Amino acid sequence: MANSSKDYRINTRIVKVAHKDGNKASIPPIYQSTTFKADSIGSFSTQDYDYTRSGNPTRTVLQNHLASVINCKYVYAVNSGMACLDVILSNLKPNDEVVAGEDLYGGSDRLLHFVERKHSIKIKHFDTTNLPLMKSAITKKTNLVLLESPTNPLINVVDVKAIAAHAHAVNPECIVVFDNTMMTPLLMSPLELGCDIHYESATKYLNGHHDIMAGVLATNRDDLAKSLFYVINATGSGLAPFDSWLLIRGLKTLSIRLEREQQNCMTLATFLQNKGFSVRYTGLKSHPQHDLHFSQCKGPGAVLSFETGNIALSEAIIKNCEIFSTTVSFGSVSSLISLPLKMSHASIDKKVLAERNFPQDLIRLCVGIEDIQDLIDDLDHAILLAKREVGPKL
Ligand SMILES: Cc1ncc(COP(=O)(O)O)c(C=O)c1O
Ligand SMILES: N[C@@H](CCSC[C@H](N)C(=O)O)C(=O)O
Repeated sequence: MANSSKDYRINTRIVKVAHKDGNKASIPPIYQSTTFKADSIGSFSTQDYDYTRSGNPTRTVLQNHLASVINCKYVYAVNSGMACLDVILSNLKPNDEVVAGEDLYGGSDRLLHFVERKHSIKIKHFDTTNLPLMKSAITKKTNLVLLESPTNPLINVVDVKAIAAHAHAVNPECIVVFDNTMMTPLLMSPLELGCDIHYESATKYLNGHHDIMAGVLATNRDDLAKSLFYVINATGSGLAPFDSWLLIRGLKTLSIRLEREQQNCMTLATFLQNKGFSVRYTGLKSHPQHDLHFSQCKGPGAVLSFETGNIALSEAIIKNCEIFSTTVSFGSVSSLISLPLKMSHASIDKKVLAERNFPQDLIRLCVGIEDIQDLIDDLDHAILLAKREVGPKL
C-alpha cells in the first residue's frame, strides 16, 4: 500500500509539491497579483487572501511544501536570510539578552550589533564550540540563543542538542534559534535537536542557482509562529510570488545537487590537504569535531576553508582560478572562491576579527557540480601560478 505523503522519505517529499489548481496545472501557478477580490464586505475578513503582503497562494504552496520537507508545523518564506533574523529579533524587548556565537556569518553579526545599538538589546558572543563555557554563559536571564553549525567560514561545530537542552533547563522561556544555511533540511533537523526556530538563507542551497534572495523560517510552536507572522505581515518581508515559484522549482533538485557537491568537496578537501594546506572540512577525519558533526548531521556539506599561511599567496590563488569565480555566497551549482576577511565577513570590525583570531589568509571554497577533474586542475594551476608570483616574496 502506498504511504501517505507525510510518510514518504525526504528525497521524495522534496520533489512532490502538493497543490490544487482549478485548471489541473501540474506545476503550481504564479499568482502575480497584489490584491484578491472579496465576494462581499461580509466575507472580506474570512477569506484566505486579500493582499499579497499578508498572504499569496504561490507563497502558501511553497510554505506548505517546505513544512513537509522540514517535517514541521509552520514555515514562513521571506525575502532574504537576513530578513529571517530581523523578524526573529524584532520580537525582542529592550534589555533582553542574546547569547550568540563569536564566529557567526558577518551579516548576522552586523544585524545583532545594530539591534544592540538601536534597541538596547544585550548581545554576548562566545566560542560556541566550548560547551562548558556556553553552559555558564546561558543563564536564566538569557532570552535568545543564536547558533550556527558548521560556522561560516571557520567550519566550527556546535553541540546543538546539549546547548538547546541546557538553555531550556535554565530558562524554559529562552528561544533557541538555529541558522541552518550550511546544512539544509536534508543534512540537519535543528527542531528535532531541540531548537525552537530553524531558519536559513534560501538564497543558498535551497534555491541553488543564485538567481533569487530568499529566507525560510520554521517552527513547531504556535506562539512563535504567531509572533513571526505578525512581524512579516506588519513589515512586508514575505517572499514575492515569482521568487516563491522559483524557489519551489529550485528545491526539487536539492538532493542531487548536494550529493554531487559533497562528493566534489570531499575530493577537493583531500587534494588540498595533500598539497600541505591546513583544511577545515567536517568530512575530513582530521576535523577536530568530525564525530560530533556526524552525530547531528547526515553529511559534511559542500563548503570548506583552508589556510595557506600567507595572505598574498591566498589572494594570488583566488585571482588565478578560472572555474572558481571570485564571489561571495555559496550553495549554487557553480563553484566559488573567496577571501572571507575582505568579502563575506568584511562587515565585522577589523579589531573584533583580530580579537577573535580570524585567519587573514583563510580561503573559502563553495563547491559546485562541475566535473571534479576540471575543479582539481583549476585549483592546481592557480596554486602553481600563485606560488610562482608570490614565492620569491615569501
Ligand atoms: C550562514 C548565513 N546565514 C544567513 C545569511 C544571510 O542570507 P541572505 O544573504 O539570504 O540574506 C548568510 C549569507 O548571506 C549566511 O552565510
Ligand atoms: N556585501 C554583502 C556580503 C554578503 S556575504 C553573503 C554570504 N552569506 C557569504 O557568506 O558569502 C553584505 O554586506 O552583506
